[in-house]
Amino acid sequence: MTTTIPTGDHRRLTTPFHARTTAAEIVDGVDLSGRRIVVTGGASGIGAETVRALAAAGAEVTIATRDPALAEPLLRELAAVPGAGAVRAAALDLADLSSVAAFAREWRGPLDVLVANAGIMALPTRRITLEGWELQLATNHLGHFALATWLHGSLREAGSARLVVVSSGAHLLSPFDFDDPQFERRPYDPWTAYAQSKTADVLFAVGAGRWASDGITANALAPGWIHTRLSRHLDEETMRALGAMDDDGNLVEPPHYKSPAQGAATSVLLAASPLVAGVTGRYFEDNQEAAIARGDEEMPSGVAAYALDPEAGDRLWEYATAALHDSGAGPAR
Ligand SMILES: NC(=O)c1ccc[n+]([C@@H]2O[C@H](COP(=O)([O-])OP(=O)(O)OC[C@H]3O[C@@H](n4cnc5c(N)ncnc54)[C@H](O)[C@@H]3O)[C@@H](O)[C@H]2O)c1
Repeated sequence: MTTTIPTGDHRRLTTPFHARTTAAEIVDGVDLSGRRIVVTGGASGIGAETVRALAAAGAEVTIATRDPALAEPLLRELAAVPGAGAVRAAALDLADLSSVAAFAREWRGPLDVLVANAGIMALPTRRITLEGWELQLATNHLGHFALATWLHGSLREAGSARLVVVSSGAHLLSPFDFDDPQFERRPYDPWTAYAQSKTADVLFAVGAGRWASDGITANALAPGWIHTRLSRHLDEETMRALGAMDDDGNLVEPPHYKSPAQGAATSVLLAASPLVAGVTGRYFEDNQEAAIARGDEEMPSGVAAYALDPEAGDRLWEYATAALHDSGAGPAR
């Protein structure tokens, strides 16, 4: 049975894992053969580590990536892993709805897990898609919303599918601004745009509670801090302020940073662990369900109550549905 949990006023779900558990350790002993999984942005960073662990446990994985050629080394690597499931790459540009529609149109049969992992962070200037959507919101949320919506039939067909949404602790920096989500009236701010899109990621998992009757569960997560290409838009001053770069411009790893394999663990937990079967509408970090953020921690952690608000989840769902409708795009099967 699945349940939607409103604002964290339930007993938090705990697991035997810890912040440094790797993605492979999460699925140690779990047989995923026969499971069909899509990982967006699966050719690099946290996504690639998510693919490695899920495929090694036997799952059939599709790496959804803008440039499938970039996934070639990972495909070759996994083809040589004994017992790994079949892995392929398919083109998907989340900021281009015709590409999302084509991906959904070409998908055949059930889909057991969709890991909405791809993302961009802190674009210095406001950029928009063909639909006029601000690029971080388009990539991090609206593109994934379109993908999940257009694959809903395949998720339902799987019987007990999981939607896993990779959010960020940065969601604590901003609620979703329903009055001006596209920064048309307020000044554009790179971090506010990122934070809002990551709040949208959590609200997406909350709003997806409506799919529980189809056996579909949805949860969001923060992977932690990991050196990846995500920080490519940050200048050196910001990197130094984050403690992630020394005075000579070399990357450094502060103690709270994780390896990519550790960063992918919570995605893999939510995608594949039997420990979270039937759990929906919640937010995890460090392989545990997060507490509501108090806001006075030195290192921000936990989940904002506004991100778990079921009314906001419904409102965002309506907003995204209308945005998609107005775009006129769709897979036209
Ligand atoms: N690295 C961190 O410290 C950190 C912290 C919190 C959250 N996250 C989240 O983790 C997720 C993965 O990021 P990462 O750190 O592995 O960075 P990354 O840059 O290595 O991976 C992001 C992936 O998304 C893909 N992508 C970007 N735009 C796309 C588009 N329009 N269509 C399809 N794919 C697109 C990129 O090609 C890349 O493969 C992101 O959602 C990010 O917000 C990362």
